[in-house]
Amino acid sequence: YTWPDLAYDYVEEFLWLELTGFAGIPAVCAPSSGNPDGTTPSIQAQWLRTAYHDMATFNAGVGGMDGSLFFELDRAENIGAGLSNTRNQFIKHISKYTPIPDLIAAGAVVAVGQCGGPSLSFRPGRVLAAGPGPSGVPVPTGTLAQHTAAFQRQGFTATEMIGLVACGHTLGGVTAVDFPTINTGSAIAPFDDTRLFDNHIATNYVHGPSVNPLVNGPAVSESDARIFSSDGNVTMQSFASSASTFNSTCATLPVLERMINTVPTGVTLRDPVVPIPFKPRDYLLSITPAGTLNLQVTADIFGPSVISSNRVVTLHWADRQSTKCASGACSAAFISTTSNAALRNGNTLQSYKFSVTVSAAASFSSFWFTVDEVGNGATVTTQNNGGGNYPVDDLVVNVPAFSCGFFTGAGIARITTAV
Ligand code: HEM
Repeated sequence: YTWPDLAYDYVEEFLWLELTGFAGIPAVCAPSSGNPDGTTPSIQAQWLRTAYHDMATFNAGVGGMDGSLFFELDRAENIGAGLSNTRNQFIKHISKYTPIPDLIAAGAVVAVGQCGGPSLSFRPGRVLAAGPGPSGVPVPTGTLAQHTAAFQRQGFTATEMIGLVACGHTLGGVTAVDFPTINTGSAIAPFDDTRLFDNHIATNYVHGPSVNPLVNGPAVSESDARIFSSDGNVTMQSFASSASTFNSTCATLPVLERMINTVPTGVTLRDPVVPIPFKPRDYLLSITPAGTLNLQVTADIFGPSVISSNRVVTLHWADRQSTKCASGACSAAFISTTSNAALRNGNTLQSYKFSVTVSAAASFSSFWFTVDEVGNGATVTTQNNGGGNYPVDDLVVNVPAFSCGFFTGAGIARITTAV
């Protein structure tokens, strides 16, 4: 990774730093333990089902994760307020770098992780379909032969079908309002006895009692029972006897990762977006009304247990002609620090904000940071973008004092930017 990389930076900040609040929508996988209460929908379950329904119509290189689902919500196979709720949540997060199908895939990653499931990797690069695609999401009244053929069309073997359905149906349940003949009881008939992403979908099934309405319901719609027993229960028994087999099948085999990475021919996914432990963010070089140059940047330190009140982070820079900083005077302390201890996968973030102003004649050519972990000078490391420093382009500079933007009418804005 070399800074700046606008597409990577945006997605990293979206997914790991949670800067747009996406991962905060389903706040917790609540109740985090114990029985589902039968009334509270699970946002995580809705997000995971959304991903499957988008992928499920994939056929010979056409369709897959392309967001076409949101053009297809009026189809009977896509019944349920969960899917339209999800669309309404996701559209607020559309950006140049996070189109709808990437949001659907990221939603599955977030949902599985938040409920205690495996950490799935997220590769961006999906492309939104121009409109609805073919139909073909499996329905509970389908026969085993129909389901096996549908999963084969989606790219999964008969055994992988068992894994994919179990990995999906460990979350959520069947709603009475949409499937009144399957769920004749409370609002939501859960698939297993916890709301977590765990192997209880298998332990309940193998050892009983299974509350799963697609296992113990009207025979015509017992699709889970038909699928789970299709190999003589071998796969479900392996899941029931080992939580780690279940988790690794869902992730590493990887049925869920393959599900979200099933894209139309011609679409190439980018590398997985991994968190960058040290990265500049919110960089802005601008001209002040006084004619001086101001550089603002925030240094993010990310990972488990990174929050520290002792750490000293210092910004250093080289001027444009590289003459004025010879004395080493070109450095500055941060003006504020903020921290967030509640990010995905047990990660934390501490951010250090800098703002320095120099004469236009001196300007900046690059910057870097030193990090003194305990603040006593004993362990100082340098963060310099892999050796080349973080570059500054001072050829075209923004002038915020003479820039403005406002709405002139519904959905119409006038933006004036001075450079
Ligand atoms: C033969 C294949 C499948 C059939 C027939 C099927 C059927 C169903 C049905 C009838 C529901 C209830 C929906 C509602 O009441 O809103 C449901 C929910 C769900 N399905 Fe499937 N499903 C299949 C495969 C999958 C797969 C492969 C996944 C994901 C990997 C998945 C994920 C989910 C999730 C998470 C829910 C719970 C949604 C919620 O609680 O809001 N399903 N499924």
